[in-house]
Amino acid sequence: MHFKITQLEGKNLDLDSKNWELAGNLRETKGERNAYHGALNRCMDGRERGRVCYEGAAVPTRLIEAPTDKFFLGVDDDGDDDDYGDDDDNDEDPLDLHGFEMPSQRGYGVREEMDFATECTGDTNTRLLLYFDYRFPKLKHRHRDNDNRTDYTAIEKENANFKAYYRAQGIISDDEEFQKFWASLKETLPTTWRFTGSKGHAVGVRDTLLTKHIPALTNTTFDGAAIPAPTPLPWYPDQLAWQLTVGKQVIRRSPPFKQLQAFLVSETSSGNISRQEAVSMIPPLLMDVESHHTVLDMCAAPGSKTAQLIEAVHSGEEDRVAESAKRLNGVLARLAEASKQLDNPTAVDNDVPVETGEAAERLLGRSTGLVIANDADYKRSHLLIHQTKRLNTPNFIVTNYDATLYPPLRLAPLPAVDGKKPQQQYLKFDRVLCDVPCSGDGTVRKNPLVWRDWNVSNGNGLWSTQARILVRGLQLLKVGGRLVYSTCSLNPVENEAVVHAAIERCGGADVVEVVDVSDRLPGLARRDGLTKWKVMDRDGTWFETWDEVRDSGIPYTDRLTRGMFPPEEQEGETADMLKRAVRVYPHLQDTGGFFIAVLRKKGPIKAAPEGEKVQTGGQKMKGVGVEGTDAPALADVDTPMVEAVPSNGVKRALGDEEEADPGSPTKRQKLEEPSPAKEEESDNPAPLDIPSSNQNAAPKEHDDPKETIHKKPRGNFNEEPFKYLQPTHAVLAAIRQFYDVSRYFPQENFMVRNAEGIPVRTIYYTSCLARQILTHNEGRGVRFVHCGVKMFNKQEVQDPEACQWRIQNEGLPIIESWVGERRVVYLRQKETLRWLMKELFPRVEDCPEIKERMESVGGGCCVLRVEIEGLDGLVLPLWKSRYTLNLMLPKEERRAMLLRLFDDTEGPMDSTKEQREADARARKEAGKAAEPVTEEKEEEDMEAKDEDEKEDVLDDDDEQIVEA
Ligand SMILES: C[S@@+](CC[C@H](N)C(=O)[O-])C[C@H]1O[C@@H](n2cnc3c(N)ncnc32)[C@H](O)[C@@H]1O
Repeated sequence: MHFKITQLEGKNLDLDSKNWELAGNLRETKGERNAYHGALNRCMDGRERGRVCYEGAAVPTRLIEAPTDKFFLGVDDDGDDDDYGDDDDNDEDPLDLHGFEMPSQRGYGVREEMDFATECTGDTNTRLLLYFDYRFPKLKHRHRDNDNRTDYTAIEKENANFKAYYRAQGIISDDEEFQKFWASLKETLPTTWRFTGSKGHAVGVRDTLLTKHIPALTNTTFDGAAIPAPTPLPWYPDQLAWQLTVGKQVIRRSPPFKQLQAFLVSETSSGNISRQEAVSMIPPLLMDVESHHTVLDMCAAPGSKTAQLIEAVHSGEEDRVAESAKRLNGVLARLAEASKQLDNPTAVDNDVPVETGEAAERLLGRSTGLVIANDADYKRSHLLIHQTKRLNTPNFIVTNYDATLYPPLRLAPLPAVDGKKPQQQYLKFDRVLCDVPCSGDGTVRKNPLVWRDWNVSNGNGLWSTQARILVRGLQLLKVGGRLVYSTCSLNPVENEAVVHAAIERCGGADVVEVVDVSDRLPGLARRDGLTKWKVMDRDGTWFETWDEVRDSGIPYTDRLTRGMFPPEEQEGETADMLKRAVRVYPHLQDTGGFFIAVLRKKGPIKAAPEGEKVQTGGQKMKGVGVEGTDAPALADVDTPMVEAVPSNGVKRALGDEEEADPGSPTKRQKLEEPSPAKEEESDNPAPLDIPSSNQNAAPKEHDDPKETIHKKPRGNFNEEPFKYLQPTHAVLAAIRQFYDVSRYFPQENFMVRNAEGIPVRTIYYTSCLARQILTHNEGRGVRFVHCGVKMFNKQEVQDPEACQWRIQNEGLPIIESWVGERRVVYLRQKETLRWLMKELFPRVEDCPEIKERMESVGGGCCVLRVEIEGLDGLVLPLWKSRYTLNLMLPKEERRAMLLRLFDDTEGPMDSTKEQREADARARKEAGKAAEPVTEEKEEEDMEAKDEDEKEDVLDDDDEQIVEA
């Protein structure tokens, strides 16, 4: 994706994509795979004119002019589900955006140019949003200015095949209930959201809803009818997930609902609230993630479940860290005291040893676990960064692989024993989430396109990928670990059939079991998994068993395969286990449809090899044959696998620790070619067959181990390397010294993103395990997309005593407890906080409460600790220039806090801007005439520098906002 503004205010510019950031609201467009609808935004200054030039593979649909930051959410009314309560178009609504169509050229390698103008004047918060549809040339949005868009309301909510399919499948056997189920698919889906972030933070924001909005919304009427207030989802812990059933008409006209909406919009844009379908919140809750767990989210984008997994890894961390900080800072205080009184060595004896690695993290109370979020689509993998940005987690890595071929990731080798070579260790996961690509027919309530486009091939065609992803997930899981398989499809072929096939392939119920979760999430209405279903070919023919397919002799082309069928009679145990899966239907509690199966790995997997097996009607079909053959199994052992090329012509999929070339995410041994050996087995049905994508491949007699399938990864891969800094690095030493960072804080986890390993602008912080993985896989071409929290940013600074590296807002929660008192400022009055939030550059003298402290603290970055009842634990980065202060927060966050804490709907202001600009102009003028240096001039120069520093801070702050 490459956007350029080539002209601004008539001046030619060449601002590259750095000035544009994907807005945080990118999400999948309904029902269409590999598609999302999103926005780029950039802060604009007042009225601006220009020409935007678009180059890239995405398809811009229109340019939007948005008058205020409110539009940061970047939503419109044209069928998307991003806004809070959508039932119609309305110009007054702040979420309504005006836009117009870009020229209609579509496809790849597109280059478009068009003029734009922002409409409002004098508003520094104006954003220009450029909407685009990605990889979705078919999607057109309904808009009042253009009838060339899909009118979602015009899509008829009927599809005879869709209905007939599910009626025949008997997913709901009772006729009356089926009618209810079917009717519910046509109803508007309630708006649901989750309070996100650390528990303390999420609870704080939730309490604003509970104490401020809910009382005002209770017993509200509209046109004489009672309007329901939002309600918490009964099964979601701690009232952190809510639903709202009220439409926009009402929201618009009812003042308390309007206020609720402003709250939701503001907290969403600052990342404290995440819009998420209720049913999509279930899988992470059933994973039982703990703070030391390694978690793999195999198909993660756009990342709503990833965010939940990260929250789970950090659960309890705030309390643990607070406890440790109290203890360890107490130790340091005693040591300092003891060193003053050399005749009292007892405090030194009580010293806690400084630890390194995970021991250091544990000492500090930090979580040692890790979430790796993966997506096969490179661009979508970047959505994961944005979705999780506000969680500021160092325990997080994003990768970009086809999950069916997820590579083994190296850990530090075990030390050499008895002169033997060190033994290579590979990462295994305590928890795996396979939220696989699916037909998505359970999302029909929010995605009307399902009514139009549903067909049986959608589900059948995905079975193979789904089964492969699940098998790979099970291989990567530790013995004793838990894996959740989920889809937003109602189709047993994509659900129970995949689970059944994967379990069989991995060795059956003795090795992998479906966990009974019927006692979990009380309050969640659900149905059991199915044990019987049928399979329909794309021509509409139903088959009850695989034998029927084989016997029919019809040349099926729809890739029906053995694994799609239900367990046979002799597989009673597996069938019983399938009942333990969870099916959520829309009519049960007014949600979307969802399927979840929780699996536990009981023993090492010897996964059956994939291969080709059966012929019907003269046409080859794919399958796997292992029973009764000497086909090699895929070992699932904790030691590295020895490469075993089978002798019977069947090649195998990647084993757990098989060292594929990780730089080629889809490179693999060829599995598809049938071999004579396999064909002989055709009368001896295998427990599972996973068809290949290459059904009609010509048979080959011999394996060629070098043969690989080179599927192009989706999207180019272009990431800077991750280089860790030595703890002794001069920059780190200076930072430690300036902030008096506790000796207990890990020193070896600071990282930069350039090949030279030089701290140029940003220093990141990662967890120990993340460091271990990044360093031990360096040079292997592993497709790491993201890791690390911005901890320090380089900053122009005039005070020679000040550190050039300021603590970033993102990193502050990680380091704040370990910053020495000399850089800490305490704030106890609400008015001081309000003023610091309201004014972008308040003068020190206008903050009487902290004036004295600020004057003594010296220039540069400080840690502002808020000690106000109800806001305990709030810690903010504060920049001290010569005369002014600057709370270094993204504007969105300021705005949300001003609204939440002070009912301020106006947002922050920059009352010094005009003066600064005038001063800058005057300085420029003055600079033309060479003046003798006087004391007065020196003072002026200092002020000018102060202004430059301020601009620098502002620029950076804006950058943060854009990134937010
Ligand atoms: C249902 S969505 C995942 C939604 C996500 N778990 C969430 O909660 O936000 C499926 C994702 O799988 C990705 N995907 C499709 N095929 C894949 C594959 N073979 N390996 C990994 N990811 C894949 C798609 O790009 C898509 O982002």
